[in-house]
Amino acid sequence: MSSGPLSLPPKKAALELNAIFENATIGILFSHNRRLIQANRLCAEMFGYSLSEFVDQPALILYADQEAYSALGREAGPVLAAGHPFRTETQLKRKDGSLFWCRVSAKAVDPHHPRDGTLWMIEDIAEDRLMIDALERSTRELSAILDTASAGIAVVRNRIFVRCNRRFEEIFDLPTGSLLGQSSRRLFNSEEEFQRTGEQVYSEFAAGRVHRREQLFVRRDGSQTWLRVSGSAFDPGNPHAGSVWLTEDFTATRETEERARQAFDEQQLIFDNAAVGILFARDRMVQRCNRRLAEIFGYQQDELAGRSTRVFYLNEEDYQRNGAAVLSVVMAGGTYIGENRVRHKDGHAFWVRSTGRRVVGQADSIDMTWIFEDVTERHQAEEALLRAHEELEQRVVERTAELASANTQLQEEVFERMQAEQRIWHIAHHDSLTGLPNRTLLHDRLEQALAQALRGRHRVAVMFLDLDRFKNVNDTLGHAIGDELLKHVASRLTSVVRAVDTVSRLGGDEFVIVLHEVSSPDDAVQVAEKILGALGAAASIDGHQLHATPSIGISIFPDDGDEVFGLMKSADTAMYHAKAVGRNNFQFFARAMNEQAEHFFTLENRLRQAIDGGQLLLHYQPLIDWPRRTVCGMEALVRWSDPERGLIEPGEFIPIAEETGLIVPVGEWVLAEALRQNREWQQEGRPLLPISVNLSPRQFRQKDLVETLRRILLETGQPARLLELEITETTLMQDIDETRDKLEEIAAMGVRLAIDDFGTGYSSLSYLKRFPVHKLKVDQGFVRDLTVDPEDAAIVTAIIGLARSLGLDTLAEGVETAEQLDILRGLGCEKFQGYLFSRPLPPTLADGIFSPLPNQRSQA
Ligand SMILES: Nc1nc2c(ncn2[C@@H]2O[C@@H]3COP(=O)(O)O[C@H]4[C@@H](O)[C@H](n5cnc6c(=O)[nH]c(N)nc65)O[C@@H]4COP(=O)(O)O[C@H]3[C@H]2O)c(=O)[nH]1
Repeated sequence: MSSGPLSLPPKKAALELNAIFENATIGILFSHNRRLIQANRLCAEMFGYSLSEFVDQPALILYADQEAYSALGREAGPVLAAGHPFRTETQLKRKDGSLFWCRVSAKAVDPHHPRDGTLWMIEDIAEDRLMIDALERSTRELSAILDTASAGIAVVRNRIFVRCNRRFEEIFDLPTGSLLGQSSRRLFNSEEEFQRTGEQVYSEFAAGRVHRREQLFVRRDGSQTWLRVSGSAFDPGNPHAGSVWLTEDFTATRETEERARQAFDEQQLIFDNAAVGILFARDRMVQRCNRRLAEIFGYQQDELAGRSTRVFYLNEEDYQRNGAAVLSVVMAGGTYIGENRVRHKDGHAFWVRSTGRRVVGQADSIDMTWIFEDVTERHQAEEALLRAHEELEQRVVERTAELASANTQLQEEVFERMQAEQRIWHIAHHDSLTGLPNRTLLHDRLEQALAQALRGRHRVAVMFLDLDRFKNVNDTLGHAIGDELLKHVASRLTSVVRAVDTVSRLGGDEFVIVLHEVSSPDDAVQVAEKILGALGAAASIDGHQLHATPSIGISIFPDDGDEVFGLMKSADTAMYHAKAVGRNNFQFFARAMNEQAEHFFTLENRLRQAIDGGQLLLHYQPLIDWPRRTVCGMEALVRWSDPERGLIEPGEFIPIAEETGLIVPVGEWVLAEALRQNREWQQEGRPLLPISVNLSPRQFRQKDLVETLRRILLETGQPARLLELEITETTLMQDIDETRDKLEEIAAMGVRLAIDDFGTGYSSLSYLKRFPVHKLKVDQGFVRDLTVDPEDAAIVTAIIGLARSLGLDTLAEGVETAEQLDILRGLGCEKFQGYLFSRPLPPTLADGIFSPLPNQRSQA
């Protein structure tokens, strides 16, 4: 500030100016050259100086420090230099060093020469400043409150927003400042709501009350938001003048509450409608329970609250024991789960499954939640199941026992069956009479023996053995004796061979012995001799001394055959040869024998053809009644007129026919032919003569023999009395009872019966007596040697005596000479047959048959 001379106005003006200067309410200061040149008193006092002290001081004293002084200078300098007034509010320093706020306004005295001095107006605004600061602070604080408040705050005047914090705008999703000057209507859902709310609010404000409500407001995007608002008027007397509003968005809270409420409702629903019983108990007192629980125990739902859980127990002991059990679990933090028998209100016991857990709440009490399920049905089912299981177990035990016994039985049956099978096998493979292997087993054994022999390069011997005249034993002494004899033979045979050899019986009196592993035919010779020796001695059976001498045929493997059938056939052939050469001996198979057998076979075949081809014919031999010198009958004798060989005698083919069964058709043909021929002769006027026909053993055994006879008699129209059947003695002695029945039937028809070849067999007198026979034909064997063998004469005498005593005819066969005739006549025989009278003649020589006697008579 400059203290240089001023260009003073006129005096009055100067006085006025001075008066203004001195009385001005603001400090006025003139500075020049950084010094305070002049100031009014107020200005000096403002700074705590007297005017005198103040003037002429460096301007620096007014500033807090050099820096503040320089800063103001830098700020004001250019402004003043530009001739503009400079204004600021700044802090200046009092004499005591304290700073105070001043409003400063400065101007260069001469804008063209700023350095000439500057006029300063200084106003102490310390108090204003304090107030402003307080106001600003308060405003800042309010703003801070508004900015940090979690609630939305707004000031409304005449329902127009004059202020709001950010939160308020955020609640409505509005941009900053967008609400100011806007009507609060935009936040309401409708005009009607806006109006109604306004009325309510203003009436409350007028009553001096704070307005509070919860309401759905509209956000910027149109969505709704639940707000809890509270508002109060600045001046209840003039509510429109302004009011402040606090807004809290409690949509989330409301939703949470809503959810909680819903959850609670749901829980309540569950609680009420649960299929299980739910109970809340405190210190074993029912606090609350659902309907199902009451139902389970038979109570009304409201009956149980406040009652002791003791009501659920059957007795005090259960109550105490269960209580202790539950306590020990839940106090350790566990969940009690149990199934107990409990008491229904009506007193009956039933089963519940209970799950209890402690609710940790009040420390001084035990709060429990319980869930109960009625498991009676399950228990009953389990008990029933248990019972069923026990029953099943029992049944299993019983059944097991049954099965065990059935198993034992089965095993026994299996064992028995095996035994039976073994027995059956044994029966099937053994001869029931002797116990020896039969044909089947023999076959097997022989096959084995051949296989071994082939491997071991040694021989096998097959011995075919037939007992000589065994038939006679059977026929005369009966089957029982015959059987015993066969057993005896079997045991003898077995005793002479090695254990490895096989002795078998084929049937009848046929045995086959297989000698395994023989080194030469000599071995077989030794065995054969042993057999002959063993069977040579008489066997004593049932008081009879019987001889069972064998005829043995032997074949050797591989010499006489390389397989079972061939070897057996060879041995069989050899056996026939042994028989043929005189019995009680053994013969090895020779090729010649085979040829003989083949001849036999061929003969059989040709015989078949002969029957069909009409090659059979009959010759007739007259039977002579010597005392009457007449022909008393004739015997039909079959012949075979073979185109190749000529006439074949029956001795050659009848045995084959007998053996093969061809004798049946042959015999039938003979019968029919003989009767037919006799009828023809009768028709020719020849004398009525009975005709004799031979009946072979096999023919006699034919079941339909009687019917056949009857039929043929009928067919030929011949009376039965003109037929005489010749049956050999041995045939008659087989199956005595059957034979007698048959003979009686035949005799009853009127047919005569003659016993042929009488004396060769073992006829029992007692049987003879019982048979309805008419004639005994003395075998020609006795007649033949009659002249030389006195024994034969004795036999013939005995036969004639026997026949006479039985009232039977006798006829001697084979009478060839007059000498024989004389002797026989001398012995009392009256009827004869033989070449002496006539040979058997063909029917064409009928005269010779019917009239043989004249020639003989002359000889006699
Ligand atoms: N040496 C000798 N022989 C005499 C004499 N007179 C008769 N003959 C023979 O003696 C046999 C008597 O018959 P056979 O004893 O029943 O013995 C018969 C009989 O057993 C059997 N035969 C004959 N024809 C038949 C028949 O049609 N059926 C049956 N089943 N067997 C018959 O054949 C056997 C033999 O018959 P043929 O050869 O016809 O032999 C006959 C006969 O020709 C004689 O003075 N001297």
